[in-house]
Amino acid sequence: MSESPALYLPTDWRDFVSLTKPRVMSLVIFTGLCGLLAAPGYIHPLVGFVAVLCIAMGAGGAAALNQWWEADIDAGMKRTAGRPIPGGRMRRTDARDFGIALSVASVGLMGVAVSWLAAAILAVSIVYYAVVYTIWLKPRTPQNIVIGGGAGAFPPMIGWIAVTHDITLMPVLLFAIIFFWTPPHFWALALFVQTDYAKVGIPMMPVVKGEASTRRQIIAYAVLLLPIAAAPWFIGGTGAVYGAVAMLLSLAFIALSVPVALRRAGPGDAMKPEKRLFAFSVLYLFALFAALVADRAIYGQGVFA
Ligand code: HEM
Ligand SMILES: CC(C)=CCC/C(C)=C/CC/C(C)=C/COP(=O)(O)OP(=O)(O)O
Repeated sequence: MSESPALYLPTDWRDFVSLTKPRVMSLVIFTGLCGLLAAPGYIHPLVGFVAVLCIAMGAGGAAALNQWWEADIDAGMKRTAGRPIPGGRMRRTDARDFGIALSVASVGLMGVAVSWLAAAILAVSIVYYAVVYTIWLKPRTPQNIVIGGGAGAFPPMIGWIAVTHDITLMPVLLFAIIFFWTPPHFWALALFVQTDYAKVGIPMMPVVKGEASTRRQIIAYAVLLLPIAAAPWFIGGTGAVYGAVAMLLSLAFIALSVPVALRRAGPGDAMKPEKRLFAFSVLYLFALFAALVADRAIYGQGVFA
């Protein structure tokens, strides 16, 4: 890694905000909040707020460390070239220090104010994203998303454990939902930005195994996602409201994966099937976790009991 140029534009506070990838992390934080609200037990609202704040700080800190490490790669891709470090608005070391400070503070605060088990899992997820995924897996294997995607699956588990202080089947299932959701979420996007990843030598699935294989794998994960998303209902962990929403959303996810797998863009189709699937993937997770909380509220379960 090289230290970047000597001349910098001044760093604005907004650059620090954008370093935390706020748009992506909004869903990470939302799933963490929903895990917390769906968990059985009582949590003082202030402690609950601190727990979600810690998830936000940890996720943002890990995102900053990801950009500290990947500044050269980001500089080579159109989508990421304008980020604070490659854009010349932030010193690499500032991003590193900011990322470390946020990460350490988030784990410490979670441990002291909420739960040391939740803090330990938060620490694991930060290391998983910033080190295991970013430094180790991403530049090495096309399975980077599959294995590394686990990092983004921890937040609802952390939220749940902040309430229960215990690892049970439900938080593991919430982890599994995001774990199986991540490959179609990201590969749909990678199909329309793949030339960029190839340019900077990142072995994303479409670059290494080709488009056809990636398209087949997208639908395979979409199909697997249906029973996993419905599992909290099958095991009696939720009511039928969640079950029905999970089935409907997952069927829609499969339906939108079909044209991606068959590589079919209708004539005059302004939005390519991959783009549509990517956009729906974000809506899917927001709606699924919202349904989980709504279900617990309707049936008087979780923190609503
Ligand atoms: C290894 C796993 C993942 C990869 C590689 C990935 C990659 C990406 C990329 C490249 C984008 C395009 C926007 C951008 O450049 O920031 C994106 C968007 C997004 N991702 Fe992911 N993602 C992953 C996991 C997740 C997880 C776990 C969540 C949340 C639970 C998530 C939520 C989002 C959201 C909400 C957007 C849309 C942001 C917007 O509207 O601009 N992603 N993702
Ligand atoms: C609590 C905690 C630590 C949560 C972590 C959440 C997490 C791992 C989210 C993954 C989100 C994400 C932006 C991946 C992008 O991959 P990338 O960095 O390869 O994408 P890029 O090409 O945009 O840099």
